[in-house]
Amino acid sequence: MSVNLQTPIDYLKGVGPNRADLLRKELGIHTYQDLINLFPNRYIDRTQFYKINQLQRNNADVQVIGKITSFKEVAQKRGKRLVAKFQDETGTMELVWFRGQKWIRENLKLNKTYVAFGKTNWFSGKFNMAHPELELKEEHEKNLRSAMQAVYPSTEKLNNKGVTNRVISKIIQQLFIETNGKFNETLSDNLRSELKLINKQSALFNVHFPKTQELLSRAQFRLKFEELFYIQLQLIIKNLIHKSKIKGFPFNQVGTHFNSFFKNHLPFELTNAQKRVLKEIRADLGSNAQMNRLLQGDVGSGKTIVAFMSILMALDNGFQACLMAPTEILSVQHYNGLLDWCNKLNIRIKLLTGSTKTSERRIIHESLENGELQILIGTHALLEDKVKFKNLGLAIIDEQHRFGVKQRSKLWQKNTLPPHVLVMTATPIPRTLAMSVYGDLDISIIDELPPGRKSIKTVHRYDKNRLNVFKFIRDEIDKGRQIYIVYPLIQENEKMDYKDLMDGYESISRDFPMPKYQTSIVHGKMKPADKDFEMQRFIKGETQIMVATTVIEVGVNVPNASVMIIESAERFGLSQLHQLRGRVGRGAEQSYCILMTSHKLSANSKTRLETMVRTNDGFEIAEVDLHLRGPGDIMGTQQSGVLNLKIADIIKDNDILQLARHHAKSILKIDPSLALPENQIFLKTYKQLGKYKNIWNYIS
Ligand SMILES: Nc1ncnc2c1ncn2[C@@H]1O[C@H](COP(=O)(O)OP(=O)(O)OP(=O)(O)O)[C@@H](O)[C@H]1O
Repeated sequence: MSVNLQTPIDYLKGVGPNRADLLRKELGIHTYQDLINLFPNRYIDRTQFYKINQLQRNNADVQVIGKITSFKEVAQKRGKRLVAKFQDETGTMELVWFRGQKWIRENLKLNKTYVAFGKTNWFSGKFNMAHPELELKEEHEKNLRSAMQAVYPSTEKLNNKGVTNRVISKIIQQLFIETNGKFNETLSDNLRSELKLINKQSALFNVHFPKTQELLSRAQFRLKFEELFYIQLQLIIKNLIHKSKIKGFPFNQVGTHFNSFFKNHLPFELTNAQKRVLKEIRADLGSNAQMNRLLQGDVGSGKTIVAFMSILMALDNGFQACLMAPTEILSVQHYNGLLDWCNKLNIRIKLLTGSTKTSERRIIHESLENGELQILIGTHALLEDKVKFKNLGLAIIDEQHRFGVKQRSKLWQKNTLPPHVLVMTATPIPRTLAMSVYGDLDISIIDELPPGRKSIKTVHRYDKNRLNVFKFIRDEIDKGRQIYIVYPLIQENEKMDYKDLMDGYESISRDFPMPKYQTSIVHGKMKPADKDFEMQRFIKGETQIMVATTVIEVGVNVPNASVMIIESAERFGLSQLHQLRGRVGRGAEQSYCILMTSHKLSANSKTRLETMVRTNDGFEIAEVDLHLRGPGDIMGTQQSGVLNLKIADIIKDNDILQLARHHAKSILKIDPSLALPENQIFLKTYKQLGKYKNIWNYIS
């Protein structure tokens, strides 16, 4: 009889109510299934022992055989602790407990031979091991089921509560006994034989009790593949359902606006990447399904014209379009950029932001509802209930990181059918992450910069080089260029940052005096109208220096600006630095980015600055960022559910992810509803989707 894996953990022999509570609370293990899917995060070779005189100060896990010869209680400022002398024939070390002393005293025997296992520390001229795992030597030999012992995540904190790694290992062993090691297969025979994957039973056994390194690797591969495969299957099915269920407006015509723009007004030859992406968008818009596409393009790669030409497709089919940007500055910039083209084509376009006057607002609302207004650009003011379109066919959203999914869906509700949606981002998301998090969106990538761009020269300079930096600024201004100087502005320390910015502004104004030099300043505390005024002065070239906070981070386009100076650069994240640098290098001139720091740098800051100096490639930078910060931080908490991986590692297992995606795709291509007999196994597993947060809760 097979054991139901949904059985509460309390029923497993050796668990008991107290341990069950701890397992539930501390490790989230409620059922047999949760326990079997608690995957080790590393393995230790338990056939190797150290003599005390062989120990090294590298804080690694070791096993030592010896005897406890005495105990003593030490009460010091750092707290009470129990210290045991542990001795072998080569020397003595200490075993230390800060908690659970009573239990230790009652249960450990003096002068018996133990195997002590744990991390060694070098302290006061001696080695010690805090909260070691101790096992009588004869027990150790009996219990040794595998030369490589699994170490389970976060069990350290439970050590002194009686749930050691060994206990976990024992109860998992018990689970194998009670279930006879029989677990349902979750991948089809076809797929397994094609990829030479070991079966589920063997994988589970060998991941917990590896017989050999080779079997462990195969077990890990199979389980990682399975985890990623089901995530991909889930995302691709979501995408397919979306496409079949959610109809979109078909844009079949390539009409006058598009053709006229293409033939008469195109300001430059499109890059191949821009052409390819436009084709992808056109194919989406022409199909019956609603487009849901993410357009990724590095800073300055030319997303705006792609957005505009997509808007023209909507207009040519009798629909309205909107473009929503995260800040007022950006909306204004988009508006100004598109206005020129719209005027040439006789297209009606308006801007709606928080600072649009009521009278103007009324006109916009009216003309939008009666269909006169064809394009609306703006901030999230577009989401207000009063904003009603006659027939919104395409919604473009710039910089999706700043808008929540909920906000986006508000745009949908403004129509009978949802509009086509194009989300643009200049923060390249590493391909791996995009695939696992946005696998349900279609993705287009502009991976080519417009021709003639010189790559930006980036350097790192310390405060003491400031005079040279200022001289350099003067030379650049003399050549007719413009300069950005950016200060950090972080919420927690707003006052200090504000002071830094103002001090910086004053000193710049002193070193670059009027009337020869004109300096603008833009920061988040200014009124939108003032910000816009200052921005416009800089855009028009009336000021040569722009002192600003990160409000200028995204999208600002002033091609004549050729130097970006980032103050306290160590305080910025990598993608933010890259975004800021992307404000220069947008014209034909050689551009520069100078990263200024004054403090001693942490290793992490150093890596960030070195990466910036080394490369201009946004995707490469995004990968480094992913390594430094981890996926959760990059994507925010919203998507972290998807990234709640138990065995695969989104960074290291990129190859397995690609493989999993490839197979999930090809299976669904032939059999989208998983109806074929050989795919029943996937369907059965997939049907439980949605019920659980974690993929392993339904792979059983
Ligand atoms: N194919 C092209 N050839 C020459 N110049 C181009 C081309 N495409 C765009 N540009 C110019 O490159 C600059 C950057 O384009 P755009 O503002 O669209 O970039 P972006 O992708 O929106 O970047 P960001 O996200 O940094 O704002 C603009 O000045 C634009 O006119």
